Amino acid sequence: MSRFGPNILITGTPGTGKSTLSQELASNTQLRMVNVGEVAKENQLFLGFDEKLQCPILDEDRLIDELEEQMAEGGNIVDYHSCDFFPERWFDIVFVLRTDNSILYERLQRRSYNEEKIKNNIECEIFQTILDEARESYKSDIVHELQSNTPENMENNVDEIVAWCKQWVPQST
Ligand SMILES: Nc1ncnc2c1ncn2[C@@H]1O[C@H](COP(=O)(O)OP(=O)(O)O)[C@@H](O)[C@H]1O
Repeated sequence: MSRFGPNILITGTPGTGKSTLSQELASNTQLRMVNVGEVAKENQLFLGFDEKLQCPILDEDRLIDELEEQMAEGGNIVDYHSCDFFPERWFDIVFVLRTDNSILYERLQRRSYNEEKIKNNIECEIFQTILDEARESYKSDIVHELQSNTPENMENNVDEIVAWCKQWVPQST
């Protein structure tokens, strides 16, 4: 079966700009946006609530079942703050967004996260947890780190990814 477009994973710490970038990409390409958090909410794909991280616990197996068919068709932009549980075969390319601590701190404060949740997310960014996770989960040549501090960064990231999509050639799976 041939995919009609590439599958792109946009990952990174909350607040680094994943959903903004995904929306921009979706409006500049033929690709569909898959916001994993929203898919999980719509289908109630949760196992409970993580008190420490102050967020719902995703039922990863059911989420994968839910998206499998759509991913096999291709042409998806998946946005999520973690990446190690997706099947490796799903993605043609993986982007990890990175944001400087002070900028990220302000963005998370604007979301009214409590101090504990902000601290956990800032630590996640300092220790480049998601970048390491992506490098461990996917072939190194498809994992790309992108700075996401300024609107100019955002614009460049959109331009680069749109250009990459244009040269993408359908592959048999
Ligand atoms: N590169 C950037 N430059 C300036 N502001 C940004 C950038 N990326 C994201 N933002 C802003 O930061 C906030 C969080 O972005 P969002 O896309 O919701 O992050 P995520 O989906 O990773 O949680 C939004 O208010 C967004 O407008």
